[in-house]
Amino acid sequence: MQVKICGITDAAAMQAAADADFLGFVFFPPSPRAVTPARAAELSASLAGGPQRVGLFVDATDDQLAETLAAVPLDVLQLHGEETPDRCAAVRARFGLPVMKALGIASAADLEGLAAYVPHVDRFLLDAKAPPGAPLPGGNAAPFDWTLTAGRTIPRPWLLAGGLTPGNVAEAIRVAGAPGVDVSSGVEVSRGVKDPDRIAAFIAAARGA
Ligand SMILES: O=C(O)c1ccccc1NCC(=O)[C@H](O)[C@H](O)COP(=O)(O)O
Repeated sequence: MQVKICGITDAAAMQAAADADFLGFVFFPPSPRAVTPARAAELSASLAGGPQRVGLFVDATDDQLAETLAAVPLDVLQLHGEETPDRCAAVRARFGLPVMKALGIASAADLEGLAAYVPHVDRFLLDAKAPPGAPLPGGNAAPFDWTLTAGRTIPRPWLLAGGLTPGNVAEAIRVAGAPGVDVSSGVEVSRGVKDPDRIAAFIAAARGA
């Protein structure tokens, strides 16, 4: 079971998430979880081995990606905007890093849309679609219907995301058949502020599922 804790902004959260497989840094300035590349580098400096560092971008330009990577070493690029399969291919080729494509899922038809991405991405993050009027494309504490992925073969490694908490993650894994999970809001005390105890509880609940 792979676990990603997304939207890390402080050292206490970094420490609590040290047992996770992936840590996400949000490089999208409108987010309350956004960090500068310099801040992500500072936080990352305390990581010796351990989780892979994921940079989350929303329709980023090559310049933004290059400037970020010049400041902070990242292991995975999470593309969480409207990036097309061709754009994913171009990012992967130019920057030489694994690409995790986030896609909003609300129906079986949305899952059919994964096929076009398969040759160009290394992993999927299946999230809820942003609710109408939401200011962010992700990190909205919104779940999708977990039965949509039940019994389906998703043609790449994938993480289930959207509205997960320490209390519901085991059930979500069971229903969705997910090999990994991602969380942001569900381990926060207030929007953008992570709670180390909830991070630890989430990792334990996911691993125990
Ligand atoms: O978390 C953000 O602020 C964010 C901003 C813009 C695009 C994506 C964002 N988060 C994406 C994630 O990876 C979240 O962990 C995922 O959407 C689940 O979020 P939540 O429902 O809050 O656990």
